[in-house]
Amino acid sequence: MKYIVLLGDGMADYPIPSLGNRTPLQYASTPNMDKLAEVSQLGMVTTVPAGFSPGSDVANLSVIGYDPKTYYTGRSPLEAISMGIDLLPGDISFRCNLVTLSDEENYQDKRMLDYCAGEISSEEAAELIKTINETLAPEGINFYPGISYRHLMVWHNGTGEQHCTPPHDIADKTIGNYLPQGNGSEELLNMMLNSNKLIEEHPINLLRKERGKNPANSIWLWGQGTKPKMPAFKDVYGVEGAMISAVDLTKGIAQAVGLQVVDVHGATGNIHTNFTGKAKAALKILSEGSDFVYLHIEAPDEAGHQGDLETKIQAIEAIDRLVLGEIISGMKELDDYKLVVLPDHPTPISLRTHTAEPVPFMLFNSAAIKNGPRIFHEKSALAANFHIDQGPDLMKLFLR
Ligand SMILES: O=C(O)[C@@H](CO)OP(=O)(O)O
Repeated sequence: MKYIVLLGDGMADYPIPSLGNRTPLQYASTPNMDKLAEVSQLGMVTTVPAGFSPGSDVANLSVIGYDPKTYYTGRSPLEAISMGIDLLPGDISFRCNLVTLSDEENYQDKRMLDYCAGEISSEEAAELIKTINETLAPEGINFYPGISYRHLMVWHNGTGEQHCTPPHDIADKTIGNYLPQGNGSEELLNMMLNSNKLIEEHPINLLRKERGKNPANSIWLWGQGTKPKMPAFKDVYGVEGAMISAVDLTKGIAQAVGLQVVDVHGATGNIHTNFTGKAKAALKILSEGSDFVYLHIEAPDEAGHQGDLETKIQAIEAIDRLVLGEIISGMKELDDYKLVVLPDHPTPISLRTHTAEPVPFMLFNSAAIKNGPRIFHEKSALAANFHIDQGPDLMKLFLR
């Protein structure tokens, strides 16, 4: 038996008036999901435990079968693992976004125009992060470049007690009310403010502005924590396997639990990603002997944060056609298999950020066909009247 998790990040949503009160998942053309739904178990699963912020960190941990209540220490330390940064005891790792702020004089009065600085390229970003590291980082603090707008800062023997806000939660809002607060926030705030003065007129940003692109004119620190410790997936669930993803968060979770990370050429973490390449890579891994693949697609979530309905629908349709379609036809040549399709959390277009509500899932077992509802979306999954309250129980059910 082979096991495939197909996770469309942020795929769930609310009914949208311009779609005739249907959700993007309901509206999108998804023949493969719908065909599979006819023979699958549908249900809802709570991936964000009460009291936790509905981040992809918490939600993906749940889906992969690790209870955030036991294992979650913050988002950035998971990304640090994937970036090859070994956190020592006492190190606090922070996510460091490159963002676009508006140009009011006072830092506090500026608005969060773009949490991802126009999806800045990794090459441009690396230069800005290098400048920040060399000019701004005080003794005991290091900045590390990552992919596009996602970077990292490590505060050696620092404190992680601050209350920080993800920048994708405050689209277009004045940042004054969302700056870091609490013990250790002054140091963070100083670096954020000084980064704005330092890189606003950096040649890279001047060129970006000239080309009509959003400048990366500040850092934004959040998602802090210490190195997590998690038991190996094989020891907990008895199978070995791999993660396919474009983003360091899910790759870091995989590494933390001993899953292999498989990089796919052209995997970008947005609508331009190599959907087919990811599906083909999953099939290759399974055909070469692995039993488990977690295939993570970031594109619907990014479209959700950007409030881009058309792209969100496109992403869902690409997942259906280029990923699920490819997997269903490829698996005919392989073993019996189980496949679960789900989002980690909703990223409603109307909110442009995540919510903690339960998400729909569809569980197919080629060796035990079920007769279920005809289509897969939030409403049909809810109507199936099967609810998993503790996210990690889905993995237990899946691998049973
Ligand atoms: O990486 C990030 O900064 C966020 C937003 O893109 O990702 P996610 O919404 O999946 O947490």
